[in-house]
Amino acid sequence: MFDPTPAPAYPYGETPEPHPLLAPVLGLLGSWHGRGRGEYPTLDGDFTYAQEVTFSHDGRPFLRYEARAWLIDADDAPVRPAARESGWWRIQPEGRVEALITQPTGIAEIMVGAVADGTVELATHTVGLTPSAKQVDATGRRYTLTDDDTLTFTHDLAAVGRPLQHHLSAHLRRK
Ligand code: HEM
Repeated sequence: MFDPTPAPAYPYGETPEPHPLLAPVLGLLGSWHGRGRGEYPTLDGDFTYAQEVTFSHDGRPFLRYEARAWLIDADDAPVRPAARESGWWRIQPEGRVEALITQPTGIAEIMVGAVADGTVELATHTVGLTPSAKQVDATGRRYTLTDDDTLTFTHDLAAVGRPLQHHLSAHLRRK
């Protein structure tokens, strides 16, 4: 079913210790897998999806972020690939976060936010769109570590003329 690309081996010897600025996001490091539900008023009904998310580091003060999703049916069987995205979360002093996230649908998001008490909240700073991309005006994301092995995710979307509202919610477990 899902064939995750392995994280590349660290090429300079032993994997380094995480940078001290990563302290508030250490709990995110690793791979996560789970399922979620999505909706949007322009779509015919809601949908269920599975998702794999990986956060890694190379000793510098940013996370490498990679996520892929696929739609599933009522028996959890894969239906077709859905969203993919990858990017970088730059962790700043006092838990501020600057994220750059790109999607193959022609959308490049620059987001700003903060991490506190196991929750990362990100809101749109800028959205870049390729000429054929759907109109996306803003998004909001919240990632919450509810315990060491559980990550919940919500995603709000302002797109195709609609105001910011719920698009996705997911519940992921550490792989
Ligand atoms: C787990 C991640 C996601 C999943 C599973 C997902 C799923 C979907 C699905 C199933 C649709 C209906 C069209 C289709 O069948 O392809 C859709 C539409 C859309 N999604 Fe998502 N999505 C995800 C993430 C995102 C993100 C990160 C953005 C924007 C930054 C986004 C923006 C949109 C837009 C603009 C539409 C089109 C709405 C319309 O034209 O009516 N989605 N999404």
